[in-house]
Amino acid sequence: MNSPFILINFKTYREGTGYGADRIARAASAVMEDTGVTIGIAPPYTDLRKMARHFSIPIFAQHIDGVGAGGFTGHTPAYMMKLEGATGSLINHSERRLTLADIEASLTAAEAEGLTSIICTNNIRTTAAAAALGPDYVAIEPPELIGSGISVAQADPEIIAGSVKAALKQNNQVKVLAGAGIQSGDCVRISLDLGCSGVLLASSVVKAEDPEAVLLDLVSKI
Ligand SMILES: O=C(CO)COP(=O)(O)O
Repeated sequence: MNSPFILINFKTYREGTGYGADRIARAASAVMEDTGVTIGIAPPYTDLRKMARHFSIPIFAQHIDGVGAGGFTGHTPAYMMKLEGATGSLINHSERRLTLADIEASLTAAEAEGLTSIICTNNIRTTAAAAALGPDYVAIEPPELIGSGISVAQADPEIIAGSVKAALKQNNQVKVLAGAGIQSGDCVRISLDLGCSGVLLASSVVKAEDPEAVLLDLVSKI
């Protein structure tokens, strides 16, 4: 994935499903085309295939399980997400926490399918542990700031800087994303200046009246 990378997680917001998902993906696609900044989306599974068919932007699953084909009722194997058109996956989002063994299994499954992997973490120590597993990205998102409207870049730049340092100490290939409350070009600029390769965000774009305007602001200081 080219840096900087902006990834929009639709979660299960109503604004990010069905027609809403189309609307955000269209905005992401237009801003990526106009500015050259890589903008990916993580839609709900139910919209993933449609998004992958219609938009030439990176498409991420919000979670994958480290199981294969077979008797795994209710699971979302990496191979299925790949078949649906995903190019990558979040793993261990704060709203979809996994055990260490599960994180490793999901990462192995992502690697086997050639999916770009992003392990989400909640503090500097877990960022170091996640980086040691060898994913493509780690994404530091302090849970208390997620969905709060308060930007990690402004409220807690130390956790971003500390995570970048800890991650690179474990693995000098890993890239770091900052997330939680990211909402403006300033947030993106601060994250990049602290050593990140991009940002992971949700509500500021998904719940926006005009997602394209927010995206244009987000890329404005790159
Ligand atoms: O959890 C997040 C992205 O995965 C962050 O969510 P917000 O951007 O809504 O704080």
